[in-house]
Amino acid sequence: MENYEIIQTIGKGSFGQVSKVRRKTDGKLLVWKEIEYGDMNEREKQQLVAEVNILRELRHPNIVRYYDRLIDKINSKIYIVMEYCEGGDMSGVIKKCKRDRDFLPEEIIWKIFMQIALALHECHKRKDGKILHRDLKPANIFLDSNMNVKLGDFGLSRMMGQESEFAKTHVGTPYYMSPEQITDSRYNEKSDIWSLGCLLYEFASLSPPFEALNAGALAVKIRSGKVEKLPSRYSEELQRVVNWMLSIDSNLRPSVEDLLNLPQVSLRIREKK
Ligand SMILES: CN(C)CCCNS(=O)(=O)c1cccc(Nc2nc(OCC3CCCCC3)c3[nH]cnc3n2)c1
Repeated sequence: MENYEIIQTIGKGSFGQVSKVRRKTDGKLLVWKEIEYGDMNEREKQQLVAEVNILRELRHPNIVRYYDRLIDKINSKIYIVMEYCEGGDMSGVIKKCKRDRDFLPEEIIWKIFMQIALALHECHKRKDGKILHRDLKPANIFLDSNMNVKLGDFGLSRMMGQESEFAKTHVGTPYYMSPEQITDSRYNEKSDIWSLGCLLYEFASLSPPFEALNAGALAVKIRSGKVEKLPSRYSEELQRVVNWMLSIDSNLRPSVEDLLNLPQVSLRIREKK
């Protein structure tokens, strides 16, 4: 820990304190996320080690970069040091748009969508076992200083999956839960696609596709398959892609490759180069 200086605490993640830190060697601004492993059983500890090792391998311009891990045995805490994203997260951007009654331009939405799809592709295409995000939501999408989008908290969300007791500390309504997760809590890469559909819908409508006062009512709406149309300012293509990803039957949903091959996405990927 002596190699870093804590600048400020920026919040409480789903698994612990998140602080902005400065690396003493070069003054680089970073973030560390603190995980308390004191009351974890052997299996959970194994899983945490496995997740952190996955994080270390993920190297992609649209995935929050993992830098280091520090273990504080005395307080049974592990600190995951990651890239600091100056622009904060997309839930902040959406709140601001709502407050200013200002929709995101369609061009921006496609650019953000393309980058998240590229990040997901990096994870789904991995040979030895796909990494499923399991927790795609605006608060997990970060922006760096030049409007690059970074997918955050990869892998660790499996640690916080519904099955482990850590999930109970999970606050908030699972707006982005897919139909298959509700019925038989099966999670596969098509569930990430469902969540990506909810994300795209929310970037355009500034509200999630399914809202309810409690998880039960939410489950009914999610399984109803009824989705409000996007604001008319957005194109038919955008509406079609959202509807495609929000197919109740996960087999009917696009794969990440299908999404990357969409004309609106593939032309922007070529532009990027
Ligand atoms: C939900 N949001 C609206 C909360 C406010 C968002 N603003 S903020 O937190 O102060 C803020 C302002 C500017 C830049 C950054 N950069 C940043 N934040 C991370 O996590 C945020 C944290 C996650 C857990 C819950 C609390 C917030 C990162 N994780 C990896 N790299 C990160 N870079 C954050």
